[in-house]
Amino acid sequence: SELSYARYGKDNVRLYKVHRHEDGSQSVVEMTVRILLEGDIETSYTEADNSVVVATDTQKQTIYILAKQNPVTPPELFASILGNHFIDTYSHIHAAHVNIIQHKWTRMTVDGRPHPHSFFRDGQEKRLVEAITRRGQGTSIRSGISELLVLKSTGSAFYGFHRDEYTRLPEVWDRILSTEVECGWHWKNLSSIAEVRSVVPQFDQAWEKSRNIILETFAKDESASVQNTMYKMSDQILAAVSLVDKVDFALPNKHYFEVDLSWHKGIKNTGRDAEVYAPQTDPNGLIQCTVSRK
Ligand SMILES: O=c1[nH]c(=O)c2nn[nH]c2[nH]1
Repeated sequence: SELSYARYGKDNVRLYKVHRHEDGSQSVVEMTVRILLEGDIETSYTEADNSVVVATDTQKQTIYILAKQNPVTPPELFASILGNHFIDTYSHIHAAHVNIIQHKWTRMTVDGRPHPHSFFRDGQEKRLVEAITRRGQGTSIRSGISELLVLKSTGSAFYGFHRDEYTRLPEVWDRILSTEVECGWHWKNLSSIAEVRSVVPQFDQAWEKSRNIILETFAKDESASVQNTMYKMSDQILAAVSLVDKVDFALPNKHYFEVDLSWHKGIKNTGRDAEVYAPQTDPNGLIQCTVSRK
């Protein structure tokens, strides 16, 4: 036998950091971090040679130390700081894969004003970062959004699709559209931590612009299909963020089925008369794309 793939580290490292501001208000960040390392680590698998193992606990301790010593936002910066630390500290480690999931803590509005230190979890939406730092090659970053659940009650159609003897789905000109957005935008390779730092102002801007483009396009587009709407989102994100070279989407089509009630006293609840629907947990459509800059 031979080892064809080896990557190890600590997953699900939960991290919270508070910032205490001059004016007495406080800000909080909560994230879940995954580190996976690659390098000259084969002998730890093949020969029980633990001398090459930077223990996963060491990796966890390192996350907390670097979180104390450095900013943890934007998450793209913190992921790059972590990745570069492992490359710079351990000569036998050649690549560090750092994934960060940032959770939502939205500041409460109390008595009409932002509360100085109280927050709530307004949804399961996550902000994502996947950063790969390779020795001598800089850092490749995919930023993203996941679990952003959206629904529109009209403004979506699906007709003109291929029909044959296997096709039962009726064409529809007015349907509910719901999906849980998983989207990523890939930054051009950043050659050093210095270049990452020079891009720092653009990470939050890109997240804000991408999120707004997704929500506004979802709402405004007279959608002919999930495929076409997600392409329009991707095209706009590429136009809005110059340092991004490709955008990917994976959108489940979360179906809502009409409930035919005509058996009960002839109730009309289909087509234009449909008001009561049965939301479907599964199966769901799944539409994926990657759109690249020409
Ligand atoms: O937007 C849609 N795209 C599809 O590919 C599809 N297939 N069934 N319904 C669908 N809706």
